[in-house]
Amino acid sequence: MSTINIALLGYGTVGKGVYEIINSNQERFLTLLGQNVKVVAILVKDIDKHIPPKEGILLTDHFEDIIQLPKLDVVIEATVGVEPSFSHITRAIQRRCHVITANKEMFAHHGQEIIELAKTYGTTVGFEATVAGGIPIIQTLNKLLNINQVQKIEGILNGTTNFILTKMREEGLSFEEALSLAQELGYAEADPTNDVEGYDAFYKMMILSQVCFGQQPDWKAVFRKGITGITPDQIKHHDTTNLRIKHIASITKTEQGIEAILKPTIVQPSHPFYNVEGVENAVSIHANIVGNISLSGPGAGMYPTASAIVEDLIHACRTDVNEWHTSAVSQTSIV
Ligand SMILES: NC(=O)C1=CN([C@@H]2O[C@H](COP(=O)(O)OP(=O)(O)OC[C@H]3O[C@@H](n4cnc5c(N)ncnc54)[C@H](OP(=O)(O)O)[C@@H]3O)[C@@H](O)[C@H]2O)C=CC1
Ligand SMILES: N[C@@H](CC=O)C(=O)O
Repeated sequence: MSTINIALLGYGTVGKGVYEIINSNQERFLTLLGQNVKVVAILVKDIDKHIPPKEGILLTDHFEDIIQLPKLDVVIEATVGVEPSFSHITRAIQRRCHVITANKEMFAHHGQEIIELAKTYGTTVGFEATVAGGIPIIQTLNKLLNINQVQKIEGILNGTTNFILTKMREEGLSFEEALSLAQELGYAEADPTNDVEGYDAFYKMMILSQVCFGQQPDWKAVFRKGITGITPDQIKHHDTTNLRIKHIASITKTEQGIEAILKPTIVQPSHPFYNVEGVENAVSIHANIVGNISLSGPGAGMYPTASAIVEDLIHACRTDVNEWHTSAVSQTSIV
């Protein structure tokens, strides 16, 4: 029986979750794919911090060791920042590997190029984990809404900020205490400024815009406001009148182009995001035929994110390459 050989780039919160899910679901992979699935190599930045999780797995801080492996089928990327991750993904596609990424910053910058390159080399690109953690929003948009045209998409797209706002309101934690808890739980970015100032949600908005509308707005024209200016007194004051502050992203297709806004917003109990609490995210899709669809679920953390990645892995391995790819490309082509 053949084996699907996987390289894992990054062995932090997400990488470890992916390894664990793959390792503990071998029988399920066999049922679903009729093949064994094996992590054969792991790339890290600082090799002294790590030991290989199992004998026989190559642990390295040199990407060349990985890309030169004699048999490599899938590269899963869960590292940080635009480079060297974009170069690694490019090399992996050129080696005709399927690629899957959780790295929204890199994908917001280069997603379209990656998809085009993968088309040339006949491989697939999975990026479900780049937006809203464990919520299957990318597959929903790419695969399940074809006749519909999406007009607007709104969401709580960052788990850390929603977690901080919830903890400040429910438990009276300070901003710093709530952030440090989010870091301990593996929700926050390596540099949490990305979360609290809204850069992380901004990248997710750009990816959603590309998927829904085939283009991104001019980045400089996007209004982005984080949650650092919100005081405990403001949260308390709104709570006394049953109002909550949520960090809401909104992306709308207009006749003038794409309008994107990210800001803290005061919501009433009747608002669909009022009860989206803690690390949960939510996405509301407004489409011309079906109307409104809302999805919610865990927006960050080891297992929800790894779940999205491993679901992409299953798709990459079992779906006919051309069929899967045509769908992704047609939805994401740059106008
Ligand atoms: N945490 C979450 O809930 C989610 C995270 N993501 C995204 O997934 C990615 C990983 O996140 P997370 O696991 O939390 O981050 P961590 O900081 O926990 O882990 C990052 C891993 O990447 C490795 N790494 C960083 N830079 C390099 C490099 N230049 N070369 C090789 N390896 C490198 C690190 O190596 P070393 O250990 O040696 O330092 C580490 O193993 C990020 O892009 C993040 O935005 C997406 C959805 C949710
Ligand atoms: N830091 C991010 C992780 C998931 O994308 C978040 O908190 O949402």
